[in-house]
Amino acid sequence: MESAKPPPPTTAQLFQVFLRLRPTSPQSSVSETRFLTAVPGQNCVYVTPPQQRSRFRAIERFGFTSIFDELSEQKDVFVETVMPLLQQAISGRDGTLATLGVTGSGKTHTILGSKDQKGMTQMALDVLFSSIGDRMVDYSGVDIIASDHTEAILMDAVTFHERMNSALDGHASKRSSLAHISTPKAPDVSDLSVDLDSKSKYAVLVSMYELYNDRIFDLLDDSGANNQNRRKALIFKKPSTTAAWDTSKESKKVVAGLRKVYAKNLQEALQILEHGQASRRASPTHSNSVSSRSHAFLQVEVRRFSPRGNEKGGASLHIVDLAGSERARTAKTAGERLAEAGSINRSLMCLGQCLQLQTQVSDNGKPAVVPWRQSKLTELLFSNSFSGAGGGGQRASMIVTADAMGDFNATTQILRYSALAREVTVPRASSRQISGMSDSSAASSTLEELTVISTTITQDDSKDALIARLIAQLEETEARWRDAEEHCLTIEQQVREEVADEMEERLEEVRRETLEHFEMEEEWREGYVDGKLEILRKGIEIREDAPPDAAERIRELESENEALRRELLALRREALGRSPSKGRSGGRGFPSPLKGMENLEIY
Ligand SMILES: Nc1ncnc2c1ncn2[C@@H]1O[C@H](COP(=O)(O)OP(=O)(O)OP(=O)(O)O)[C@@H](O)[C@H]1O
Repeated sequence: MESAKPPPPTTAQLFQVFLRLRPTSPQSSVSETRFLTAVPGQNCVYVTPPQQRSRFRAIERFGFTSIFDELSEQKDVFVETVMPLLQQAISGRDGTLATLGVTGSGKTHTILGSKDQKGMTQMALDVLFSSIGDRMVDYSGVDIIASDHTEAILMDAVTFHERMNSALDGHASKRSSLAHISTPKAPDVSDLSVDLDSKSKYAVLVSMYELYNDRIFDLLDDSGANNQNRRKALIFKKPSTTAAWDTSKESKKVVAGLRKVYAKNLQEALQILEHGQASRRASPTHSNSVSSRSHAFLQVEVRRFSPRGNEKGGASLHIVDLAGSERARTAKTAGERLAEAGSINRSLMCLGQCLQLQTQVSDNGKPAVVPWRQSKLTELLFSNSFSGAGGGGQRASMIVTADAMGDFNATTQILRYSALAREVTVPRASSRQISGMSDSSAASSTLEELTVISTTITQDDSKDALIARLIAQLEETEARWRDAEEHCLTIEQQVREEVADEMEERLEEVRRETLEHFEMEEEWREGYVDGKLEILRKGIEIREDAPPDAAERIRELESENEALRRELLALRREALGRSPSKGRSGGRGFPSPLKGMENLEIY
């Protein structure tokens, strides 16, 4: 049986994994009862399946580095998860903070805060700038642009702001919504600071990008400020040059062509953050009114300079707001949103595999190989750690966010792959009370019971243990089956879209061909009509420019005509005079051939 006590971190373990429970609310509730119960002292959480889900009702226990329950404040989370990473970045070692969870579980709330609460990002910037204080490098005395070796486009915050604002000209609503954003004051972090190197000056560069449908886009690119589709995708690669101070054999991979804005103070940094945030893709889904449709990366780069202005080193703190995994059926997404969800779920699945393997040891006793090259997301998150990049790799923290009354299957699955330890137990006592937990007081009273149950089972015979394991496997298989079903649904939708696209393309082709045909015919007709008109025109010309003897000829013909007419009239009279019975032919009953010619007019 696996133990729910988190093992000591191994050298291969990249992420410390924290669990944060968000306060439950009637709007976010998907389940009728609470299925998560945290035991902060033990750093573990119990998962009790709702009654109708399992006849056997196996209880799972997951271990984490630390647990933040519903009552935890933003600052509590910050101090434990971000402060060590910030100190690490100041000291020249990269760090990453990421949030993982089902859609609507509180990832963005944790990372970016809300109207009245700062998130991890704002607090990190606040502590960083207040710690640096007057030790900020004099940007006018240092050629920061020339010294860059990350293939970035560097600019100061004022230039950036002007470019963004001119790009937003004519988009008054977006511009004014940015102008009115004010960062909340709480929580106060003025009591926190990081230690600096007494002989160094510092520069802070902020960049932001998002991974959308497996492509990297710069969130600070002014060409995409009012139209996300205009942004060009960037490449994650090794730079062609390395910094003079970087003595490592392998250079770190960078997002080439990324805009990096150097900020002098907190206000400038927050403005950059707001601009980047406004460019991010988010859409309402059934599960979350403002759901992130991309994985967003904020990079806070701290560069260290000697008092003379020579660069001595640098490292970055990456803050990553991952898009939430979601079930198509629950989120009720379709079309573009469903395709986005497919891409999000695939990348999160790869991340899940990497997280699961980071704590495992292979048969030969060595740490298991982490397949981080499988997706762009894991490559961005892990490549500078596992490829032995400069700075000796990074250390990172993952905050798993969960709603105790959210989607049971999706939440449990995330806990299964992200937890550092796991234990499965089969309760013997009546489980009715356990499933009946509906608020935190009920939950705490049942906790003792759960602990007793767990102890009983651990001491019990191996048959029960086997049953428990099998039940857990069954539930896992069930969950995988449901996921596969979702996956099939996504694929079906994609195929439908591809077929529809192809059909539309074919229709367009036919329409184009028909149009071309019409145009050719039109051209031919025009030519034909032109030809006819030309003939007519010539005819008119002939008439208008008749030769001088033509009039004479006409007169001759007219008099000839007159003579013939007279001759014919005389013949007619003669014929009528000879006929015995006027109107009859020579007694044989045939009508006279001249009958009807009496009134004949000859012209
Ligand atoms: N710890 C918390 N305290 C108070 N409110 C919270 C907390 N966590 C989440 N919420 C609220 O729940 C709602 C959804 O949260 P949020 O947008 O952060 O979810 P998410 O996990 O980022 O979702 P998605 O993946 O769809 O972007 C928001 O209105 C947020 O304010």
